Amino acid sequence: MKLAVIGTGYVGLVSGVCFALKDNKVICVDLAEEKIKKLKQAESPIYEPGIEELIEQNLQEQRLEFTSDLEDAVRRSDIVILAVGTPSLPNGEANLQYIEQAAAEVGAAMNGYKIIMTKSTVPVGTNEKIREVVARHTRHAFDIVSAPEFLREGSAISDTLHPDRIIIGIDNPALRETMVELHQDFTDNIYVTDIRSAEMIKYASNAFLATKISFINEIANICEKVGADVTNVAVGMGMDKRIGSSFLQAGIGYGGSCFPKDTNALIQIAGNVDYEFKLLKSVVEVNADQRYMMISKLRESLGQLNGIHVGVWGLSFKPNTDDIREAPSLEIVETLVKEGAFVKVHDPIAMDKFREQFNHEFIQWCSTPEEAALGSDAVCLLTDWDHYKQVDLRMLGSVLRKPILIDGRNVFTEQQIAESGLEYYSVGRPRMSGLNGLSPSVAGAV
Ligand SMILES: NC(=O)C1=CN([C@@H]2O[C@H](COP(=O)(O)OP(=O)(O)OC[C@H]3O[C@@H](n4cnc5c(N)ncnc54)[C@H](O)[C@@H]3O)[C@@H](O)[C@H]2O)C=CC1
Ligand SMILES: O=C(O)[C@H]1O[C@H](OP(=O)(O)OP(=O)(O)OC[C@H]2O[C@@H](n3ccc(=O)[nH]c3=O)[C@H](O)[C@@H]2O)[C@H](O)[C@@H](O)[C@@H]1O
Repeated sequence: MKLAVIGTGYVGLVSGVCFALKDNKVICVDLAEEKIKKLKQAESPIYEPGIEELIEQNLQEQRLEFTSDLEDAVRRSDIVILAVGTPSLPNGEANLQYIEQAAAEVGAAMNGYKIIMTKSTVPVGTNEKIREVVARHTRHAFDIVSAPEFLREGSAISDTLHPDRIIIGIDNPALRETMVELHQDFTDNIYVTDIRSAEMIKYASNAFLATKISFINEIANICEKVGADVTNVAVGMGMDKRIGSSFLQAGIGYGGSCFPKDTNALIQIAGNVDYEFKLLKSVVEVNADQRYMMISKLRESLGQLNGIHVGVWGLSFKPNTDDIREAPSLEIVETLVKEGAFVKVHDPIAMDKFREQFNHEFIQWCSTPEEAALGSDAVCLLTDWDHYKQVDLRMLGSVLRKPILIDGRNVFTEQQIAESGLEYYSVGRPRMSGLNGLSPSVAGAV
């Protein structure tokens, strides 16, 4: 099939590349000329493992094009995919300015019947607005489809090629066959429903996953007070198939461009129809508090923050991405420097993006985790990159001024800590100290 993808960000680029791999002719469009220039050279403007190889392969096999000429791309396509951003407005509602603008441009460019498929995350009822906007700009016939995206950054390609399910919202039954044909190369698990339900499935799914994270974080906070270990609790809970083991990793809370934005948008969607989504409001509140746990643990271990030196490991909101949108690191590093701490940061990929958004004379940019630790009073791990799991903790103790490791993602094992000589603070696990020795863990399936 011939596809135009409007918006070549995390979603548009990955979708475009994966549709091209499945033998569709894809034209990816973006108004950012510098992105298009890079992409034409098979250079990705985002860090996503494996993406550049696939762009190159698709370009060579002439299934994929990049352009900033939206009109030409729309005219040469049968299906137009909207994948532009829907960021938060100050009140939490989704900002629909970009999607409405894109819809208007698509309408004005149309030269015949098109299917317009929305992949951006949009509040319930938005596809009806998109229909109105397109209709105002064209006299040609068209159909609207809601096809929300569920990929995760860092594993976006495999999530797209092997999704758990694909959701398609339509109001014209005649579209079912084309939509199934387009998507069945990825999975047979395709659920076709009405447009409003498809739009709601996206928000409900993200809100549910965010709820699981805030739930386990609250359990972690209680575990600390009652002497249980949240990592063991999560394993035991996850063995129940009704609960499932994913998204039960306690830590400093969720970040990223989606959970924070989409939970707030759903609260607003509910509020607009006079429904107070109390549970989701608490999920957001718990998440906001959770990142400050890092600061309280530093205070607990060092007394005061003014004048201390802190090594920070990890800036991106999760591993395997350069994305720092709503990353806990932003608030944590900013609080540290405001309190007068000197911060030595390291991230394998996201340092440039972080520096563009937040820079300060008290921040030192380090090229290795060891450099960030050297001479620091404590190290705080904020992102669970594999790089940090591989650091020799015995060496860490020898380069730190005080042997304190605060692990915001619970990545280290009891064994590693026992051998490390470090004073170890984590999220929802008993305080451990390699100096005093540990009693051996009894946890494990029989
Ligand atoms: N990032 C993620 O992991 C996921 C994002 N989503 C949703 O997908 C949507 C897109 O998200 P991202 O890809 O992260 O956004 P992004 O900000 O990375 O990319 C959006 C792109 O659209 C371009 N754009 C904006 N208006 C345009 C126009 N009129 N014509 C051409 N290009 C235009 C921008 O220049 C930008 O490159 C959002 O609604 C988001 O909630 C859904 C699932 C996963
Ligand atoms: O709508 C979106 O944009 C996407 O949002 C999330 O994907 P993403 O934000 O890329 O990454 P996740 O792996 O979900 O992680 C989100 C945040 O939750 C945190 N997290 C995740 C899992 C967990 O158990 N604990 C936890 O704290 C991560 O550290 C990260 O900060 C969803 O998982 C995707 O299905 C969805 O498409």
